[in-house]
Amino acid sequence: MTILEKIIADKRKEVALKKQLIPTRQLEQSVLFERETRSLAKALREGSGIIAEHKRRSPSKSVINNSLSVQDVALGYETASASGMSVLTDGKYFGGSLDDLLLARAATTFPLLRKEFIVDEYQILEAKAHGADAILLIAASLTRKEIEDFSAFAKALHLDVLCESHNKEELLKSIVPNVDMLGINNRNLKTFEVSIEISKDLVSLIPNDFVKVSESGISSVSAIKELQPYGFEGFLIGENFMKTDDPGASAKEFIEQL
Ligand SMILES: O=P(O)(O)OC[C@@H](O)[C@@H](O)c1c[nH]c2ccccc12
Repeated sequence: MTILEKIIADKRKEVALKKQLIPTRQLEQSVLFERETRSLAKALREGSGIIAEHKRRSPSKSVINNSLSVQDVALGYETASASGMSVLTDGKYFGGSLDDLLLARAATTFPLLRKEFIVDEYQILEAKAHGADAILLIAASLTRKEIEDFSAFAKALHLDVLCESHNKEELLKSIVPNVDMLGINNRNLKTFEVSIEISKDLVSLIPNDFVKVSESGISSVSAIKELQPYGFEGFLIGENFMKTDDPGASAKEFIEQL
């Protein structure tokens, strides 16, 4: 079993339990359900293109940073002119939570992406109820039908959809009308190997009406400069900022060089 399969198996159990405890109607009654969302795809096209991530730990790196408050990180990223923020909400493998999303929302107004292993529409309602503007779908663990259904469900809630893939087969499966952004994950979620060459190799398969996003393993401004001519307009960066004492200040310094 790969780590991704293990995460997904755990996630299915977690969602089944949560569904019993918090009914969807309770999520729909949340104050944030009424909030007007902001488009992450549009923000990427109009701004710096950086999606800065809050990530305490990961299966590949163990602890990255455990001593910061998510509100401070969120405000720092917004002040740095990141186009949006990715908030990891998985607890078991990434040390995140839906409370992190809620606190990031309370601290900022820029677009927030719920970074989660989505296996059920219920999690999309949770995203909306906790202040997200966009959701992530991971093609490696979804069928084309699920990508179609989940993205249509998200759109109906006015949430943008970033669908990520790591190879040709996953990418072709992700080209569905309700997806706004197609992400290429430079990290193989099965082996953790990272290379930005993956982004360059796959980008030509992405039709023009999708915002192209390169994800993971980006640690220098020169990597961005290398990727931009290939048509990438979004760049998802986590560890490079989170490993420092002040991720917001690191993001600011980075974005000023773009
Ligand atoms: O920390 P990095 O290498 O900059 O990567 C950020 C982000 O791309 C990565 O956390 C990520 C991309 N897709 C994911 C799916 C699940 C969990 C995490 C991820």
